[in-house]
Amino acid sequence: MPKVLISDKMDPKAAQIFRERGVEVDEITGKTPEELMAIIGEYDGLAIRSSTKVTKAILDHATNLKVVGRAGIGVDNVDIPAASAKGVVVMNTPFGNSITTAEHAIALMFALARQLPEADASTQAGKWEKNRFMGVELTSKTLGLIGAGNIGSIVADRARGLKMKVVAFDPFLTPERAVEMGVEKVTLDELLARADFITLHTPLTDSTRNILSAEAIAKTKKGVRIINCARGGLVDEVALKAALDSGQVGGAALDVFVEEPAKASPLFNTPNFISTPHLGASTTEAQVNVAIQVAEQMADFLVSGGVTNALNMPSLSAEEAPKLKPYMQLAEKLGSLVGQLTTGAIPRLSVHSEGAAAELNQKPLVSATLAGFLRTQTDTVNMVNAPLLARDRGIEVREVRTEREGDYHTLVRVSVKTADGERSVAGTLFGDQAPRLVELFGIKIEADLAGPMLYVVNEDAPGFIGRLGTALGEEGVNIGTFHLGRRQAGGEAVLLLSVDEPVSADLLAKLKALPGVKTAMGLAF
Ligand SMILES: NC(=O)c1ccc[n+]([C@@H]2O[C@H](COP(=O)([O-])OP(=O)(O)OC[C@H]3O[C@@H](n4cnc5c(N)ncnc54)[C@H](O)[C@@H]3O)[C@@H](O)[C@H]2O)c1
Ligand SMILES: O=C(O)[C@H](O)COP(=O)(O)O
Repeated sequence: MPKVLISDKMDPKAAQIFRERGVEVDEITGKTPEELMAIIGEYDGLAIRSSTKVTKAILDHATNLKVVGRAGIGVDNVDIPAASAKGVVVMNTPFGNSITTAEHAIALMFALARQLPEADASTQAGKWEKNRFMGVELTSKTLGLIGAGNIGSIVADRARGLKMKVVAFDPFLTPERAVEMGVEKVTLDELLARADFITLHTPLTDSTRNILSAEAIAKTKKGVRIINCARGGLVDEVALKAALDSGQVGGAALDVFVEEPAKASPLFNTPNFISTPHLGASTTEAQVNVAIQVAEQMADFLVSGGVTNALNMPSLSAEEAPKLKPYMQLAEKLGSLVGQLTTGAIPRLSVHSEGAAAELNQKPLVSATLAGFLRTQTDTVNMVNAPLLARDRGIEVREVRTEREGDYHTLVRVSVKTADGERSVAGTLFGDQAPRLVELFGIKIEADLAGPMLYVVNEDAPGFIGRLGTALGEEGVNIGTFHLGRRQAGGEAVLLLSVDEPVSADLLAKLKALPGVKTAMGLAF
């Protein structure tokens, strides 16, 4: 039974779903990195929010880990390259808390417009400072949206409902989508010059870090109000403090900080500054949503191989998974066969699907082929890291589909470009389930690729099979299955035999010495 650790506070629905889906679950929150390292080896899955930092050091101790599930959106607390290199799938729940976070941004915008926290503190201190708190209306004001993705677009929708004009800076926003959202797509400088309020909704990347820098803030309208419910580091906190002090910025609300938990900050106690402790996603509704989603996604993956919302692997629905599974086994076996029969670097590998195979999601098939191919070079490869390893090895990967059926109703062909030219193997599924090789380097041959096997290329001549059988018999090697193919009578012939034990180097040397033998190799599947 797979075992999952929930290491951050999560709605109890997550644990309930894991149990219902046959996944054992422990909820242990608040561990130090060292404590987590000591226990992580027991788990197949790790469910987190933003507190647990899934570093390379943690992953190095995670000997059984197959999946990290983020109940939320941001995965900057997960070392994704390190997870991919280890073959660990990383998934998030990209939509479960978007509305809630957008609402928090709107709430902070209102709080800034009317100085609600300061007015509240003053009133409860018995001061009744009615004349001190003069606010501004939102109606007709311009909201500058930096990042117009899931959350940004919900914020835009709510702001338009408040009769604000919305201008958006997002290099990936298409003009059509901007029209659909009812926003004006602008440059960053235009946004800075025009916005009365600026709200940030991008991930933290090299291009967004300090997007509101001292220089950018200097270009804003005097008295602009800034809201950040996305990620600490988008706004330069030192520059923001100076701009609040000078009055260039009329108010700022941060839900997120460069360093979290933010226990001390030069911004604290600055007039017109509001902060919340990373509460963007903290509503009952959002937490139930993300807990259910992450547990279902992780259970799908651990129980049936379905992949949803993975950041380092192609998606594969739980419904698709059973249909694709035999194809992935076929693709992996064909990749492995080519890998075992090819020496030296290859610049290109192609996966060509024909007939029924062409109708399937090709990404998992390609990943499985690459995993099979590369396993002959490294035993740490799996479907998650195979495309990365292939890229690192300079292998160009091609994917071809032909929906028309050929000799078989479904066929997967794996070809590699080698120094000697293009070489390919092809296989089909018998009864839609059983992988079967049907062609090897241009020779028709039908074989199961399973267990230890012997591969022999010889000149087709009478008496050869008898000699080969005798040589194997003399060494006590039992033949399970025997498959034969040839280019033409008297031409090159191929033998694939399944054997009960791997063929020894001595026996291979003897076989190579038999008259007519061109190649003899042991294979393993
Ligand atoms: N405070 C919280 O609790 C909380 C909750 C949920 C999400 N978040 C954070 O909010 C952010 C946005 O989430 P989302 O779901 O909308 O993400 P999203 O991926 O749907 O949208 C991000 C948008 O940013 C845009 N973008 C990327 N680089 C940009 C750049 N250089 N300049 C301008 N735009 C750029 C992208 O094109 C995209 O449209 C994420 O950082 C997420 O982690 C915070
Ligand atoms: O990216 C997110 O989903 C938010 O930052 C929420 O973080 P949390 O799960 O720690 O509240």
